[in-house]
Order: sequence, then structure tokens, then C-alpha cells
Amino acid sequence: MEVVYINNSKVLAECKPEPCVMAVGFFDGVHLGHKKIIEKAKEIAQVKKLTFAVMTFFPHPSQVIETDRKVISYLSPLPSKMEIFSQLGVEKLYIVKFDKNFSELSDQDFVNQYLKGLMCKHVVAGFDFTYGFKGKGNMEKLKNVGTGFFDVTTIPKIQYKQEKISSSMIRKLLESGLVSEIPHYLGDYYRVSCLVKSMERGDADNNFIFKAQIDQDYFLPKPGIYKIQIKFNETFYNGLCNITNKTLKPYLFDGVIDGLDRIAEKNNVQLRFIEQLLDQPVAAAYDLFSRTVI
Ligand SMILES: Cc1cc2nc3c(=O)[nH]c(=O)nc-3n(C[C@H](O)[C@H](O)[C@H](O)COP(=O)(O)O)c2cc1C
Ligand SMILES: Nc1ncnc2c1ncn2[C@@H]1O[C@H](COP(=O)(O)OP(=O)(O)OP(=O)(O)O)[C@@H](O)[C@H]1O
Repeated sequence: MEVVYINNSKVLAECKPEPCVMAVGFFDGVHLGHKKIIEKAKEIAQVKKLTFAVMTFFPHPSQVIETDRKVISYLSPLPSKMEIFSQLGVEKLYIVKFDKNFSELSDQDFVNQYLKGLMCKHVVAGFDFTYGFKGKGNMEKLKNVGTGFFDVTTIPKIQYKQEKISSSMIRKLLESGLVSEIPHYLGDYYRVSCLVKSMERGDADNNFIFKAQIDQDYFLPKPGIYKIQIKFNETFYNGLCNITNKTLKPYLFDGVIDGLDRIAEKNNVQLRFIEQLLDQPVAAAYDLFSRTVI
């Protein structure tokens, strides 16, 4: 996957565009609604024999625009989002810096400079996609202004239990500790990548006790005790993890892993949240862990 960072219209002019089918959106978490959009763009690109591209923005628009709900941590921080896009077969990823200047670009200028400028022949986005200053552009307008330049495909609302699947909904579930519900929205357990700081045999049952550091850009579940899996070298290990102080930066997890003797310190692992066991962290975590059957 080729990654192109666009910081302003000058850098945009230096891009070497190629005719493409483009999925557009912020796509935090790349949930089931987002996946439908990306899969549709891929399918159209194959049929039309064009490059399969995605355009996303960074940071989240709420960090630049006045809103009551600022998104400061992510379900998929940029490196994780890039990995997911690459796994979904995206050929070209445009990452547009969302700054004050960009936010004030009119909807017409965004279409002319960015979508037409990057040689989009087909744009795919969801039913509620908005763009341009004050979010004045929508899918209806996009179809009109694209006539003669690009086609537009709108993905209808993807729902679970009669509600729109959204990144905000997944954040709410994490804030409530309801991690076991998340696969219905994400298509998989909520996962974060982290760096193992220490791993030693520690408790009475000879389980491994680990401490791991997580990138501070990740949105974390409510403090508490969680059943987890650690993925390392394509193998999943069951365990428990204690999330304590959410304000601690960088975050440190500690926990117990069952029968794990291959992960050494300084390894990057993927941690998946399976189920909340206790809705508050415990001070003497190891005591609790050693008494709990993993
Ligand atoms: C050029 C441009 C300017 C934007 N300006 C604003 C803005 O002034 N106010 C706002 O609330 N959102 C603005 N947005 C954000 C969009 O409304 C929207 O959140 C963004 O395009 C991501 O779409 P998505 O949230 O559907 O993924 C702008 C987006 C673009 C592409
Ligand atoms: N459930 C859904 N069904 C269809 N399209 C969706 C769905 N959720 C998001 N989209 C589309 O995905 C793209 C990215 O949207 P966005 O990143 O705002 O997702 P979101 O889940 O709505 O986020 P948030 O909850 O933060 O508003 C947009 O084109 C949007 O219309």
C-alpha cells in the first residue's frame, strides 16, 4: 500500500495522481459500516480496473472545530488504521492533515482540488458523509458536482439492533466496560497493540505476570479487570488484565497470562478485550489473578 500524506494544497499539487476509486471518511476503528464502504470501493475498482484508494483525515476534525465532544484518543490510531487498510487490500492511502485552513475549504473547493485533483473516477462513502466548511457538502451534492467527472456510490445505514453502527457507539461501549458487545459493531474484539515491558513468572500457580505499555493515542475501556487474549506470533494466549489509572501516560497494563513462556520483554503484542470481569481495578491485582481460573 502506497501512503501519501497531504499537508496543504501545495503538497497536493506535487502528488502524482492516478485514476482511482476512492472511499472517503475518517473511519475510526474501521467498523462494520466502514468495511462495507471499503469493500464496495474495492469491488468497483476491480471492475473498472482503477486504483483502489482511501482518503482519510488526521487529526480528528473535532480537534480543530469547536464541538462539545472532542475526540482525543482513537479506536484505531493512525498506525493501526494503516495496518487495517493494508489488510483490506487498499492500494493507495491519502492521509490529509485536518487543520484550520483545510476545515475552511468550501465543499466545492474540496471536490475540485482534492477529489477531481486526485483523479477520482468514482467516490464511495456512507449515507451521512459530509465535507467542506461547516460540513455543508453531502452525498446528494457530491453526485451533482461529480457529474461528468466521477460516479458516486452511497452506502446505506448499516445497523445493529436498529441503531447505526458508529465509532461513537463503540466508544460508549468501551466507556461502560461492555467489551463483549463490541464484535457486533467492529466484527472482532476491541484490540490494541502494546509493548511488553516485563514478563516474569510471578504468582503461586506459576503463571506469567506481565506489564505492558500502550500508545497513549488509544481509547481505553473503563478501568476494571478484563478477560483478554494476547496475540503473539499468530498464537492467542488467554489471560487477565487490570486497567487502572486511565490518566496515567503512557498507559501501563498489568495482568496474568496462562502458560506463556515465549513472549519476552520489548516485544510488540496485540491485546484483545474479551469480557469485563470486574468493573473496577483492584490494588492487589496479583492476588486476585492468582485466585482466578483463566
Ligand atoms: C474540506 C473539509 C472541510 C470541513 N470543514 C468542516 C467544518 O467547518 N465543520 C465541521 O463540523 N466539519 C467539517 N468537516 C468535517 C466533515 O464534516 C466530516 O466530519 C469529515 O469529512 C469526515 O467525514 P466522516 O465524519 O463522515 O468520516 C470538513 C471536511 C472537509 C473534507
Ligand atoms: N453504520 C454506517 N453505515 C453506513 N455508512 C457508515 C456507517 N458509519 C459510518 N459510515 C460512513 O463511513 C464514513 C466514515 O464515517 P465516520 O468516520 O464519521 O464514522 P462514524 O462511525 O459515523 O463516526 P462517528 O460516530 O465518530 O460520527 C462516512 O462515509 C460515513 O457516512
